[in-house]
Amino acid sequence: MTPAPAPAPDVVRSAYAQLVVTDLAKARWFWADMLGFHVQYEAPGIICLRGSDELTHHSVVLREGEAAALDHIAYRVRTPADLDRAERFFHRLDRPVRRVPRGEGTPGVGDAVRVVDPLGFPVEFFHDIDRAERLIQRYDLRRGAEVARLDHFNICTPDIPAAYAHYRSLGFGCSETIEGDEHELYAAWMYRKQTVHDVAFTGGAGPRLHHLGLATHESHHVLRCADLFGSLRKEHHIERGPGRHGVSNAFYLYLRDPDGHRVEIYTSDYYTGDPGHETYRWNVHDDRRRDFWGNAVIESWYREAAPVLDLDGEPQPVTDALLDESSVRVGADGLG
Ligand SMILES: O=S(=O)(O)c1ccc(O)c(O)c1
Ligand SMILES: [Ca+2]
Ligand SMILES: [Fe+2]
Repeated sequence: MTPAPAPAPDVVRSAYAQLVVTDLAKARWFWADMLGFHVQYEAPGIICLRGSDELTHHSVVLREGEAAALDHIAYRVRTPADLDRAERFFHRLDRPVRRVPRGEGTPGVGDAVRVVDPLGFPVEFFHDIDRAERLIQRYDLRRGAEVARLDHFNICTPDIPAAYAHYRSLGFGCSETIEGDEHELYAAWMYRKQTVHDVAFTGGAGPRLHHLGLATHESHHVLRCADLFGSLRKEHHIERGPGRHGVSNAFYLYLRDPDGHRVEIYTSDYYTGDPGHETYRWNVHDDRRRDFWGNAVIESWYREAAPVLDLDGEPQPVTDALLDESSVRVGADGLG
């Protein structure tokens, strides 16, 4: 008899990602000087970064290590009691679960629960995090792409329906999907905060981190970011875009950091907070789904992603994808 699922923790939003980078100084140039993150905390081997709108300690943590990887993604939960719910929820799923007391985990974060979720991802749930000085109207401190906040995680996973089911069991809504003619699920965008997504799934070998979505206030910040990299002869960091997404309607630019970590500069998606918000479904043969103007999605965007670590810092093995969107012949991006 399968035990009933335990009540899910009340997730507020995607809150931070901790990345392993191989050269902290080079990463600092990319993430702080070029993207415009504010350095909230810095110590040997670790930097905590936040965007101009963010009132908590950080949304991106870079720690120096041997090989580029995702250390963990983190969701903020509504109350301290939700930490116990997270612990029970994932114990019930027979997944690895670890309590991380304040001071033993990421700087600035209170007591936390770290798990390896059913998709193989290292995920932290936390409630307490140090407050930080309000920089929302410190225009004098803004620079580079002027990133405002972390918006979402995009993860590569071989079984999109399983990812959808897992995040539905955590109470996430689904704003948009990409589906085949028989409604087979190629990709999905899911949310707890009232925008298009906190997490999205890209079909592919996984568990791997596809990208971090970073919101700016205006599309001109996205364009300025591309111009800044061009001006410094660093245009090789630009991977895809600028362009307008079909899914989410956001204006976007994808970059790769010095270790190959992918980030998306992202602006102007839409509200999803009303009860009964309906999922918008794209057909995988619609070449406007990923770029509204029909521009091709380059091969590396589908193929490349970062490895993820387990709770002991060891790389997780990956499983190949069940479906391969890039092999579906569509108009502009008829890859494969
Ligand atoms: O390329 S897609 O339009 O599918 C897309 C939509 C929203 C995102 O955040 C993204 O990374 C990719
Ligand atoms: Ca605007
Ligand atoms: Fe994204």
